[in-house]
Amino acid sequence: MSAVAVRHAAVAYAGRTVLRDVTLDVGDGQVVAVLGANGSGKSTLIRTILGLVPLAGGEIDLFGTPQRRFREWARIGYVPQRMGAGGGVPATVGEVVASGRLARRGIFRPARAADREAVRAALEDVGLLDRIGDPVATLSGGQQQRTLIARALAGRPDLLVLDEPTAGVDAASQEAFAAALARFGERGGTILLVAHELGPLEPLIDKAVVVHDGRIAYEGAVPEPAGHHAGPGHDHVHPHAEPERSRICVAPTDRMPANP
Ligand SMILES: Nc1ncnc2c1ncn2[C@@H]1O[C@H](COP(=O)(O)OP(=O)(O)OP(=O)(O)O)[C@@H](O)[C@H]1O
Repeated sequence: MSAVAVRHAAVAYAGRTVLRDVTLDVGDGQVVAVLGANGSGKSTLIRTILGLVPLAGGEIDLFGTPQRRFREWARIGYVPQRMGAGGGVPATVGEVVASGRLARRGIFRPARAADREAVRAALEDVGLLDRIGDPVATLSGGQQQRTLIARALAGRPDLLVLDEPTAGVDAASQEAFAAALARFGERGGTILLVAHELGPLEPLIDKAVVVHDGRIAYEGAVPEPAGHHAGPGHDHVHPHAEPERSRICVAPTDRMPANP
């Protein structure tokens, strides 16, 4: 069974089409990376899968159920792009991670030993158990990102969806991420992540999908990096001109047709 099956999806913002004819399958237990240049539609694709953006056409199934009838959202953990875990809120690392249990336990039932254990296990997974009582604001950016991954892991999801989890994150945190995701995968978890650069995540990836201008331009093994743009340290924050963009996208459509 597929954790996620997208068929001929189209998405528009205020009448402007940003995704067209997107077909994508994330098999149970697979690790799938969505790659592509800034503005190509990667975040829109995963936000549509999560039901945060409406479909203008096509269909999405989640764990075999049409998205509009899907209710088991606790099976999905989501780490949005660049969301600060601190944000001026004086919460501790443990409290932020415990909030990832709410969908599992219901807001009005006090935390049980199982909830506390899930929080500790998730923090252990990302290497931050020793910071459980510290205010999130005292953590580095990379550690805050790891806290958000731990929050998603604490809900014991079957599918983890991550939008650029390692963007702008220090090397130690990237390694800690990769290790946590590898363990999640070993436990049978499914991962769908958006990335500009895979870095230490690359060995985990079963399938890469390249989005270019709202379409799937490539699907297959992780493509070779194109020039310095795909190398480490290149922070993809600026929009690229069209010719350069197609180089970054590494869309070897001559090797494998997308969605044949
Ligand atoms: N809420 C929104 N309203 C209107 N347009 C949007 C909205 N979100 C994204 N867009 C537009 O849709 C297109 C795809 O954006 P999206 O964020 O999905 O791309 P992306 O590949 O994730 O880019 P990035 O790597 O910069 O996050 C872009 O042209 C963007 O400007």
